[in-house]
Amino acid sequence: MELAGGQQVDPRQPVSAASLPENIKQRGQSKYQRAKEQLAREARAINNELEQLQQRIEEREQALLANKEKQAALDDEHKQHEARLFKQLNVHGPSLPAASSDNSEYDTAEENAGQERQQNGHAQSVEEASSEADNLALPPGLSMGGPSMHNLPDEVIGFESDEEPMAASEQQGPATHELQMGAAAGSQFQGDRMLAQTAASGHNNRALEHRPGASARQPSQPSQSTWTNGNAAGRDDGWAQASPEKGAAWGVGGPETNGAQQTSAAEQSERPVRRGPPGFTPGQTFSPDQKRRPPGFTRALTEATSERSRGAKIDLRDRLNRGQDFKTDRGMENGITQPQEATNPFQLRTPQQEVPTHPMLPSKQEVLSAEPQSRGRALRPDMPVYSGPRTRQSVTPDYSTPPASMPPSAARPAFSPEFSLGMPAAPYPRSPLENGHGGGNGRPGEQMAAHAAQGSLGRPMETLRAPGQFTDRTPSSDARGRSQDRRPPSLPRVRPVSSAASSQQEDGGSQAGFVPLDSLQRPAKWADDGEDEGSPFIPHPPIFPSSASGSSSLQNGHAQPASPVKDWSEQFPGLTLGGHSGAAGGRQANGHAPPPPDLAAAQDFPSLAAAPAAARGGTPRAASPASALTPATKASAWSNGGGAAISRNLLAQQSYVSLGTPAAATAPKTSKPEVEAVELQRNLRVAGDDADDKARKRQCRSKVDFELWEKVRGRDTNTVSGLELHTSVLSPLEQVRMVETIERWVASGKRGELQGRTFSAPRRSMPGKGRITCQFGCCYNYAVDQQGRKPGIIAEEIVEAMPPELEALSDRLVRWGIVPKAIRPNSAIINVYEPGDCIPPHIDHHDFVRPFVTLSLLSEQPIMFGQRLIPLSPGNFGGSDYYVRLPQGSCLVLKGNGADVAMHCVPPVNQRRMSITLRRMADIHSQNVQREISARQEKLSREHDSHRW
Ligand SMILES: O=C(O)CCC(=O)C(=O)O
Ligand SMILES: [Fe+2]
Repeated sequence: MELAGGQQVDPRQPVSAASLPENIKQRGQSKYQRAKEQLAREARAINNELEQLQQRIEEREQALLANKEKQAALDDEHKQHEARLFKQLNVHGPSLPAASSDNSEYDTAEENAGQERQQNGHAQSVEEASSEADNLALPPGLSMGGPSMHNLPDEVIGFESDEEPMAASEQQGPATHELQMGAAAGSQFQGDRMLAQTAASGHNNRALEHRPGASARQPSQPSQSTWTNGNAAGRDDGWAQASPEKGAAWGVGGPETNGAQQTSAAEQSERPVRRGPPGFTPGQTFSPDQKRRPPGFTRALTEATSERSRGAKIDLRDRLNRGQDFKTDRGMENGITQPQEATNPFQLRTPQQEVPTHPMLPSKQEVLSAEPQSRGRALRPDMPVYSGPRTRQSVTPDYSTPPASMPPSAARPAFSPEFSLGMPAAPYPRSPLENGHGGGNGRPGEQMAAHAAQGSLGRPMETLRAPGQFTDRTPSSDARGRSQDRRPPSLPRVRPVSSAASSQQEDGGSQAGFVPLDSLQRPAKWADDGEDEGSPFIPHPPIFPSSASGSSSLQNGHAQPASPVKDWSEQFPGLTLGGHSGAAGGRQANGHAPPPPDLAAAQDFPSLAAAPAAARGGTPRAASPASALTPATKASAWSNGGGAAISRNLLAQQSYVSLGTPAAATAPKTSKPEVEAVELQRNLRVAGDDADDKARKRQCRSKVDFELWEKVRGRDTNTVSGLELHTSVLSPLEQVRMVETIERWVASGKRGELQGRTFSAPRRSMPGKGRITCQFGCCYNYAVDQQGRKPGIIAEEIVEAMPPELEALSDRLVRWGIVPKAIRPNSAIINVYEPGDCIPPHIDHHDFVRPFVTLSLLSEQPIMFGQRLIPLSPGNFGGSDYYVRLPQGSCLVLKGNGADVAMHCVPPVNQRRMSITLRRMADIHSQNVQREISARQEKLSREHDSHRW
């Protein structure tokens, strides 16, 4: 071989450098030099980059510290402000009332455990319930030593029925976090916002069904997911930092591990808890370090389960035991504990999971300054990003600052029980209108309600609605690369109400899938439930025909009603007898401010009025003359002085006894009172909010075309068929009023004034556990109780009767054709969810007939449906990615598959929420309850007679 210089070399022999020609040597050297320089440059660049990174880390850490300090300062300021306010009002601050501030009083457990505790003063420990729930975090088929879902007790699974859940449907992979929902978490001005949102929702019809896309979230984009979830609350929301060390204690290594890693009761009680944002309802605490599965666990689990359900032979335990699977992709090796990966997109938004636990995670500041990678624009950091086109003119209220006239803490307490506990009679009128003023008095409640009435408040429509949320196939969902439509292609894609839906656009209701309520076709058996014929008012018996509670304002010597509302006492003897409804109506109609909460509560529940005054701390009321009372009402007079429990119990159930009895018979059939006036009497309507009932009904929009296609016993089935969502069932003002009413009930319950098992509250808050409940009309046993009684209606247990507000609401549902007349609800459960509270997956017990309904108040939250919902960990539910969003003031009707095939659950809410579940007992149970009441009444009657003689 000849080199360039003509030199001959043998290519098989090594060439020495010295023997190379000079020019080649030089070329080689300069090439080497250039490479060396290049490398040096790169090294310098890398160093620079490193330095910059280092610097950014430091900056972030400093920003974090600064934020913390700022937060602390804000907290202080807030507290001072609050203290000033309370001082001004001369009431106790939120931390004072013992019942509310003492967390131990509200230990969390399943509802029944809570109830039992209240009843018996002792109960199964919270920790037991907790560890049971922890065990069930594994789906059926995966044995980790703990019980599988199938053999867990009902109370743990959350089934209300004894039914065996159906075969597992295909599991979904981890869902994306594209969910766009307008809910701001953990604000200092939560109350303001609650009120605003309550008020705002009324007549809006929104997209309510949501099926988030299912592509896996990139672990490397925590800020993106936080951002798009509308919940960048992070550090600025008043939550203290969580301590990360105790997290990730989930046992996945088999029976021993599972058992061993259950945190002991002692440990649990010692856990640091962090309190909510300033002003957060006392009694509500969050434990930051709930046992968590290792990050990635859920995904590994769902993937494995899914593969297995497709027939692959997979040893799930083995798969999950390979800890690597779910450790590596979450940055654990860096010591960064990220929020738990959740199948449920809402999960990331719960307070427990939002707080990054490492300074290297993006702070809220950074999230704020980040460019949202969606087409939409976040109105504020903790509001959702809307990624669709703007279809409506939007109002963009800034919730971050209260209106100038509203002190930050002023509006909130008006809705918190602790506030109403100590609130003097009339600092804040209940509504702008009820006391005869037109609002504008400067009081927050008034102002907000007045705004609400004008429709001037509310989150912009587009933040609540993403395009195509109602349809299974949308451009946006398709673009996400994973079909959301699980129907087989062969199935027809016809929407039953599409034509109605499009026509409805003309009158401003632009929400696909919504139709005016009137246009809904009812099944034939409902057809004769005409509203005229079905008008409930004539034959309606006196509600709470008891005692002097209903003497109301008239007895108090107030002037005659200023409002045009008539005194219906002639038509309704029950009202003059002191019925609850008379009291409520009187309050409004007389144009006076409402009574102080304790008296108001006494008016709500005759048992309270009947209790000895000393026990209530109130003034004794004059009993109605016994001669004027029907047999059913005598009891109230008897018990007025004695306050015997049995009397009180009896009293509250008299509405059962009196159903269809004397008052109904004597009510004149000719002079039908106006629906509106009766609703006002029963405290459902707010004085001044007197729109014609029919007009109101026309504003109600309905969606009935819910679809979720799942395999049920091998067949493609729409497991949510039968669901209906009706919006604007309660007007904004009515929502405000109803929330106040519920607050009053809850306050009474906390004071121990509601009889029997009416009220139950969790004693400590844990994710996935507990919420306050009030039961009326019948006692529903959520779980096997201490006496070993199964879930279902327990006739012998006492609860308060249906209050008139709920009676009136039930009547409205019948009148508007939302429930058939024959199924008019006669029992209710009020659920009060604090942030983080949830209701686990269940199917409502068949002691209640279908349809049954649930009305939503205070915040819009999703309810999850699926044939096979599973609790993955406390407060974390998987098995479906199908949600229906429940706007405030709306009523969800559950029947058909939607009630009986699909399970439902409300994942941990990110804002306070209340719901009213109205159900009709199956006849046999109504009869049992009636019989029980009659028996008690007879007993009382005998006792009374023996006393007299
Ligand atoms: O809070 C809700 O809307 C649902 C309540 C519920 O499912 C129930 O009470 O059975
Ligand atoms: Fe339910």
